[in-house]
Amino acid sequence: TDVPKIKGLPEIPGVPIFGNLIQLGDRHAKVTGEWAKKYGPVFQVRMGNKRIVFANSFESVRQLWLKEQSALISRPTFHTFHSVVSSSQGFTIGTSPWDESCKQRRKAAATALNRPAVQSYMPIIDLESTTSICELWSDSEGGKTDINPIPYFQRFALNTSLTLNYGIRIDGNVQDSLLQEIVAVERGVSNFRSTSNNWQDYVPLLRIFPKMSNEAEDFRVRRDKYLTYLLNLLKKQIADGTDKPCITGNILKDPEAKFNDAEIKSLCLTMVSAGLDTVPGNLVMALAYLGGCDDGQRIQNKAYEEIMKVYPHNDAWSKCLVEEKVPYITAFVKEVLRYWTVIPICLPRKSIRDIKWGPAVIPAGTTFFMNAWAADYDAEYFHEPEKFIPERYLDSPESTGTPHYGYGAGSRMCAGSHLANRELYTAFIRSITAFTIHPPQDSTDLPILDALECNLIPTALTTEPKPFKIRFKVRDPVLLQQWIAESQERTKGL
Ligand code: HEM
Repeated sequence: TDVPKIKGLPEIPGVPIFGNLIQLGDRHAKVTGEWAKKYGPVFQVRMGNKRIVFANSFESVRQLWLKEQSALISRPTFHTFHSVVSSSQGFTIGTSPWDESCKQRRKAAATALNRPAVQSYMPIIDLESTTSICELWSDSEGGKTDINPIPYFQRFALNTSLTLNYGIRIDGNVQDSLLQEIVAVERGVSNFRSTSNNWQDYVPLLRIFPKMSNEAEDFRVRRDKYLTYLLNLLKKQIADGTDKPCITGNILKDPEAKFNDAEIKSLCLTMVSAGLDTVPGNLVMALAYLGGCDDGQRIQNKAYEEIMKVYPHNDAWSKCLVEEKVPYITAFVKEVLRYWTVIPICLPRKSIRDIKWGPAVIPAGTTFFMNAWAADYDAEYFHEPEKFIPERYLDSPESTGTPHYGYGAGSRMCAGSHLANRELYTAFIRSITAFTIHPPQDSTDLPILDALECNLIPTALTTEPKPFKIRFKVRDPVLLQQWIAESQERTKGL
């Protein structure tokens, strides 16, 4: 293995060459969560020739990812993602090992995504949530047609990111070919990034079978095409003086900017891909819960009541852009992020210094995996973790400190969490005030709600909800029409 056996740290017995890969199968979060009951929350496994330290409880993640955050600041590299998929566009920030370039890129992204910056992006969220809800309303045909909400919220997330980054949005409907191409390719690439999907990353001998590498190469070529198209379009707009303010435009126009071409591409890639699966995954599973089970009806009623308490004059639709004043919806967002932990095995880390763990010294250069799903379902920390209870974030001990590990934790925690929180909050306020959400007419369309079982590809990096349908019935068509018209008026210059 890359790192020799770590003395004093429980090790899961495995087999030669593959180590524990076969036992882990396609259910890494579930299997390691089970092992933790027998071996304790932190243990070492062998995945082919890599030794990995897994943390599985809320407290152990806090100890390692937060208390040791300066030691756990780097990311490992993997053959498929780093050598094949990323060979032409560079790595995203989330897949870059820690060095001066990564530090500068993370700093630029963090500045562009900090609280005040995100507040200035609210017009984009206004436009995109209105567009998606409007189309969803029209396609629902007055509540007669059941809807799969996934594409509407993929467009919401993608257009928000594209406008922020390039000042460009996809104008078409949810069938738009560029939208579908980006969604399909980023989804494919995300599978090559997964720590549980690519045995050739761990067992080099498997690289002699070209299938995976060919597929990865195909996605790389398709990705290059739209990234080059978007960047060139922005450059042309800058040359013509028709560009809109955006993150990459600011960098390209700044004579002091310290980024080279590869770094600019890395920033663009990060912005396009980071929110594309994660934001819709959370949004869509929350809607699935609201419409797809009895408890969802209770939560919708409660959420609507709480919104109306704060906004009795029907102005939640516009007020949610400037303030976050409905504590129940803020708590609901946190519970959604915990319950569906859409990156169940968080993005991997690599230590840059030795870390002491009980009697063990885990050497610098070791790869660490956080089982964020298991930590977020840790019964020693969360009361009834398998239940969806937004109230846990209102008035219980769970409401203080780190709420969940949906965004990871520590030095490389999600840099887009403010933006994502605002996207989720706005979309929920608007969906809940616009519609009541119901089960589908055909029970075979009912969503699967379990956080792991709902995933179409169990080995994917990010949860991809299995397709389902629910019914959206408008609460008050006149009011909704008015809100939409006001939003369209506010955002017509965008
Ligand atoms: C609900 C939506 C989102 C979820 C659940 C999510 C989750 C995550 C997670 C788990 C990580 C790894 C953190 C770690 O290693 O501790 C991460 C990293 C990152 N995320 Fe997000 N994310 C979301 C949305 C976004 C958005 C919208 C953006 C920006 C447009 C973004 C930008 C980033 C960046 C730049 C990193 C890499 C940080 C680094 O490696 O230093 N994320 N995200």
